[in-house]
Amino acid sequence: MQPTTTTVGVLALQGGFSEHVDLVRSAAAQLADSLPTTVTAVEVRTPDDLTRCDALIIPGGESATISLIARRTGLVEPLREFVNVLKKPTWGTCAGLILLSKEAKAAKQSDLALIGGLDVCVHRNHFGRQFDSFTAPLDLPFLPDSATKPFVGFFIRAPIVEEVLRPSTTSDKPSSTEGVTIVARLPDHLNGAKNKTITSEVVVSGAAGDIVAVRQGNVLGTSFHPELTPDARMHAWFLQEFVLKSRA
Ligand SMILES: NC(=O)CC[C@H](N)C(=O)O
Repeated sequence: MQPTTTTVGVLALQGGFSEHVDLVRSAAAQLADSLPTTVTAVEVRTPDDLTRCDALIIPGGESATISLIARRTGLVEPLREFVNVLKKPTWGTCAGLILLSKEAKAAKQSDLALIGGLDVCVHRNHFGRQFDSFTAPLDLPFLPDSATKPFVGFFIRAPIVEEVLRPSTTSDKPSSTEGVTIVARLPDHLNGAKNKTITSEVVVSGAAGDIVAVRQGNVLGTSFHPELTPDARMHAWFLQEFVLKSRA
């Protein structure tokens, strides 16, 4: 039997946490009729807050700043335990993906308190600076209506997954003992990229096919910001595919 309430925490140290809280609430409202439990969304700022959570979202922002505040608030070890020992469902977006990775390039290592959970190496700020932000329609076939309504990914100082350190041996049904499954890659066409410095060598050479979403067991990482659109399909998918399955 499922518990009556499921609490999804959003790490609220810095970055786009309130947008994630809103989207968890709207996804839960959209799914309400089919959900076996009530889903609540809460902001997480202390180890105590974290102990109340059944799942967690680590938002975009600035990974070194989030690391600094997490160190000061004593959250680094509780976060590592939440993800790697308790294996609770956790989703990192952009800076959150960086923090959930095992290795990060283009970063001063001592600045980052990596949590781990995803056996990948990310390249931080792969696409350049804030000015180089862009959107791309992403092929996420597991989302409803994806054929007619592609999910729009917002990329802001975004990382990419440069290397998968432990690939999955089977492509479907990842489990906690499995390796990394690639969930999404960048398409050929990038909206808004044409007239900006994003047409620089780095982006052009690395654009199509770059890995922008991965999953491994209880962990999901996306380099884009699903919380910056009113489209709650990614949040609904996280609730159904990660959070509620772990509670069944
Ligand atoms: N929008 C973002 O989350 C950017 C992440 C940023 N590149 C970092 O290093 O943390």
